[in-house]
Amino acid sequence: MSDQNGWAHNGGALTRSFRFRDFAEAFAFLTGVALHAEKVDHHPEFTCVWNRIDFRLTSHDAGGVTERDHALAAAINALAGDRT
Ligand SMILES: C[C@H](O)[C@H](O)[C@H]1CNC2=NC(N)=NC(=O)C2=N1
Repeated sequence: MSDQNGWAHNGGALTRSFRFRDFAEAFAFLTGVALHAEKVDHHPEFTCVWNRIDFRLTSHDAGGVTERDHALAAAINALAGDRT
């Protein structure tokens, strides 16, 4: 079940998928996510299959979802703009 910001709670993690026009657009978006993750020292798990990226956010040191994951989810949403 998805909450208001599009992320679902799934087995100790927040999960969400995004689709892009093509791989280049997906990878450009991921680069922005990577730069943000480095800045805040909190990193997403993801898989990328051509134009689809599946994220899984969890705090490894805490063994579950923390405020850092909610903050990262919000930042990823902002970088994604109106993409779904
Ligand atoms: C030392 C450094 O703060 C840790 O390794 C950070 C880096 N990024 C991280 N990212 C995530 N998602 N979980 C962590 O526990 C984590 N730990």
